[in-house]
Amino acid sequence: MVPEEESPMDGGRKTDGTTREAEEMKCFSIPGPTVTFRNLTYRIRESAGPFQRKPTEREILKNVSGIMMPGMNAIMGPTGSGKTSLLDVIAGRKDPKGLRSGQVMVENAVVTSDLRLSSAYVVQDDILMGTLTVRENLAFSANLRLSQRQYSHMDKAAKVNQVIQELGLQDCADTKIGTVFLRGVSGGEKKRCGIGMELITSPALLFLDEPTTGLDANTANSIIALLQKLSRDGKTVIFSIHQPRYSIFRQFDHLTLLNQGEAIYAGEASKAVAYFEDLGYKCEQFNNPADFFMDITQGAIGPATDGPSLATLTRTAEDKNPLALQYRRSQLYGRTMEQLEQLEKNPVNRHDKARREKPCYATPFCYQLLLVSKRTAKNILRNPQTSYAQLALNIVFGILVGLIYYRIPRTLPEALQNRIGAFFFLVINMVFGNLSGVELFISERALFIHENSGGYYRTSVYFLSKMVVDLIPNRIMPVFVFSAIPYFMMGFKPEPEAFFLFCVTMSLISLSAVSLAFLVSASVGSFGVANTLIALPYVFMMVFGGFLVNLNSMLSWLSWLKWVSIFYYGLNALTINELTGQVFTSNYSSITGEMYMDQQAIDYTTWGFWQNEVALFGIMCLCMLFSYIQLWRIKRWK
Ligand SMILES: Nc1ncnc2c1ncn2[C@@H]1O[C@H](COP(=O)(O)OP(=O)(O)OP(=O)(O)O)[C@@H](O)[C@H]1O
Repeated sequence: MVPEEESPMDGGRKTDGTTREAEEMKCFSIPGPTVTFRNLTYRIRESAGPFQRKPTEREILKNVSGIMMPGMNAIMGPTGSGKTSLLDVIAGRKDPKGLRSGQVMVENAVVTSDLRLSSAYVVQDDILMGTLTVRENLAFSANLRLSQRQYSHMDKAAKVNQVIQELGLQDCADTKIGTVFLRGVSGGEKKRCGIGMELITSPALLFLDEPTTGLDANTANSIIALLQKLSRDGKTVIFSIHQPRYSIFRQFDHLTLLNQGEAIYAGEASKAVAYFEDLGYKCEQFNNPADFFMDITQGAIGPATDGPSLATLTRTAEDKNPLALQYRRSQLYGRTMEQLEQLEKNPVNRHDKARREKPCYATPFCYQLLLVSKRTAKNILRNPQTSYAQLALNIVFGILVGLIYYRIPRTLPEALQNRIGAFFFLVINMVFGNLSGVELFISERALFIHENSGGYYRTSVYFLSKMVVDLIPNRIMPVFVFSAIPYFMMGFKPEPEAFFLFCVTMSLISLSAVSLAFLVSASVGSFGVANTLIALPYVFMMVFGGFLVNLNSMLSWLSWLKWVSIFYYGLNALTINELTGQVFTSNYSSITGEMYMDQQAIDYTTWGFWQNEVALFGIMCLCMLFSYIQLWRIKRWK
């Protein structure tokens, strides 16, 4: 038995002297919760276009009520009937703003978004890290979602092996999931791995959105058989399903049938055919009940003329959804409502204390950061195209700039013209070379939302791991390569201090440009929009950098834009670093670097130089901070 103070969601808690098998038995013996919902009405807002002032509202769930107990609870209905929406509302994953009436309760406690941390949800599209193997993905879930205090590394590895065995994934355990560039496991194996990611925590309450969609009959059967096994161990399994074959349908305990967002049946699955036959519909011998229900909802078959309830149906034919009205008038509905009232009146049961405790992450911040960073690094190493492209781009451009401005002379006018031109070229390359930064949060957006909502890790952990693991190999290391090649080819100041400050400036230009790209990446969900949004500020910054137009002669109300230009600070810092202390000569005269900078109103004092670096650093910090805020604000609701 489970000690009273233990949370039912703490499946698998270790006690001294128990064997692993006994421990698993114990975790499976934890009964799943009863989920109740009453009069759920959910509306979505639909904007009809830019010229329509008020968005229209559409009801996608209308007064849906039900009781789902431990066992196999199926939600069925034709496409667009609201199956996924009902599942999401019950699982606390749908935006609560749309819920116009009703509430969902799990063991008498009102469901909030916290349910996401204490239940498991298998999404319809398999969201997995494609460059990792099945085992590595499962281990990632186990390591982050099983408490370190209760599970040793060995226990977690054993748990992963157990899930692999249970899901029949032995043959592909060490095969990568696959990406667009890499052929990986099959669709069925991917789906089973997705389910395994959730089963790792031995959840007492499991939600699945269309777990058999896109699978062949045998794989679908084996997945449903697995869910049935879990439900027989006492778990509450709730899933949406479209039109299952009979061998699958007969494994359902409870069926909620939806049509146009309304329940037309909610009760024992085995009694559903009889219910509709009572209404006068005839299910042919050997017909699959699931097909029979679909035919009824889509009007492919009508009630027989001698059906006992025909009179009622005819009376309600004016109603848009007579089957729903019929169901609300049925004894079955009355009994469900009575049962709901009874359950809601019941005193708090023994699990409530633990369930009402606010669920939290299973692992501490630093451990999460280590694991997520490791995975990000592994992903980069196994999918190194971006890093190679970044490095290659820097080497090619480095050599190109070096060749174009090879050994810049100290004689005027080339000395100044070529130096300033080279700085502009270098800054352009540093800024526009970071356009690929917009990909960072967009490419993994679905994965981040899924894992973050599922309680794998904190938003800050994901953000920091991305910053550390992306910035060092992709943004900082290539800068040093890019800085070293042209610096010596062009014959800039040979002093080590000047070279060091040149590298620092180039790094800061690159980092501030990439952090702006990260901000855009965290703010929008599509590459197209992101590319447009990032190109705009980059081009504006270039114009206000001081090279293409003399900022002193510009309209004063416009020239302030230089203060937010990475080009402005970058060009100034590079110019001060290179020209200070230099003398350039022509046939008849000579000019010092300082004279040129005075002419350009560039402050070449020590602070004058460092204020440019501080400004670049400030732009970087601000953009990073805003990208974190944007990442944190990403809508997790479905
Ligand atoms: N967030 C949303 N924004 C706009 N429309 C939505 C949203 N969520 C659901 N809908 C709409 O609600 C209706 C029901 O959608 P839902 O996905 O629940 O249906 P379903 O029965 O699961 O369909 P399918 O079997 O095709 O997946 C659809 O018309 C869908 O477009």
